[in-house]
Amino acid sequence: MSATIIDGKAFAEKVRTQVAAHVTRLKDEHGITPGLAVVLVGEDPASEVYVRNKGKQTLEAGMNSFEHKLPAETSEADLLALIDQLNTDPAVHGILVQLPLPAHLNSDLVINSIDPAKDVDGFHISNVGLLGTGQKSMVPCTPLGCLMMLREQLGSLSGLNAVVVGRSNIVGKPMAQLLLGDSCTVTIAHSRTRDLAEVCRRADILVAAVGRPEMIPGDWVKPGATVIDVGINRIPAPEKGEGKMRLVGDVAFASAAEVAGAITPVPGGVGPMTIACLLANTVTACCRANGLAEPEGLTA
Ligand SMILES: NC(=O)C1=CN([C@@H]2O[C@H](COP(=O)(O)OP(=O)(O)OC[C@H]3O[C@@H](n4cnc5c(N)ncnc54)[C@H](OP(=O)(O)O)[C@@H]3O)[C@@H](O)[C@H]2O)C=CC1
Ligand SMILES: Nc1nc(=O)c2c([nH]1)NC[C@@H]1CN(c3ccc(C(=O)N[C@@H](CCC(=O)O)C(=O)O)cc3)C=[N+]21
Repeated sequence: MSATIIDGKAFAEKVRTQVAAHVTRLKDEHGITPGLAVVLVGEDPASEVYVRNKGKQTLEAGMNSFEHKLPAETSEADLLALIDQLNTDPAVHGILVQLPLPAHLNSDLVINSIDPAKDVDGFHISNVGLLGTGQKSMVPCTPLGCLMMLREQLGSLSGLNAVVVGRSNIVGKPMAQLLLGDSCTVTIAHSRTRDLAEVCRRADILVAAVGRPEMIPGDWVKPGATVIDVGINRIPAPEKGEGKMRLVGDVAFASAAEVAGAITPVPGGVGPMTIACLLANTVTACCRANGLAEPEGLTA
């Protein structure tokens, strides 16, 4: 193995320490405690773990955490009423509605009903538009975390060939916008891309956000490339015991680490950075809401 392993867990801890320092300052100097509301509709075990981690880390950073767990059969009207209440609650600076939502709910409608200033996921259409036009916005947490790791690893990204595999609204597209903002030459690949292997081999920066366990093998990676593995896939792990599962990314880690210059592991890579950036966005939203200087280095 030759690649540098990018330690997302350690990086996330650093970001959370910075966030906590800003929270202390907001409390001591301004008497304001940033608050994050997380809304979970239905019972998805994976989402529940994630929501619990977020709540725990929010409290550890000194912020208020408001969790709203609604039954799977919640009506759209009831969900919109809750969002309306959170939009007007001055103690709530950030709102996150866990996706995916149950099929009877229109997620575009729900997301677009969040006050854009409190949209710490950066999924509201107005934040998407602001990001796309290079204006100040709330930046989606996962791509923001990836960008922070890339800048830390590479310094300037200017002129590098970046390939993003995946074109979802929550990862692929905003990731591509951020890379373009840092002057990469960006290619977005997806399920219809012809000769994906060839496209990937051109990448100085390869971001995998597909949702297919270990789909990208080492021989698709350009020697020396920086590989960011966003995928979180739970697969059976009979070697750990019957019925046990383990997490793998979208990249075949062992073979990719032979050729890459640097690579993020799964777990311990992008995932922890996503939560750290969510906390950072909540502090940013809180500062903006109160007309205060924003934390430096925690936004794109
Ligand atoms: N670490 C973290 O913090 C986070 C991790 N994730 C993980 O990232 C992964 C992607 O998530 P998300 O963006 O929401 O997923 P989506 O399912 O919304 O999007 C997947 C994308 O991958 C593309 N794709 C699917 N199959 C192939 C293929 N064979 N070849 C090339 N492209 C393909 C799809 O193409 P098409 O559009 O053509 O269908 C689509 O654009 C998942 O594993 C998810 O769990 C997600 C969010 C946060
Ligand atoms: N509105 C919304 N915003 C999101 O940002 C969002 C979402 N919905 N729905 C689901 C996906 C997924 N996601 C993850 C975040 C952190 C880890 C994470 O911390 N992972 C740990 C491992 C955790 C474990 O062991 O299960 C790691 O990679 O090291 C994983 C996945 C955010 N998402």
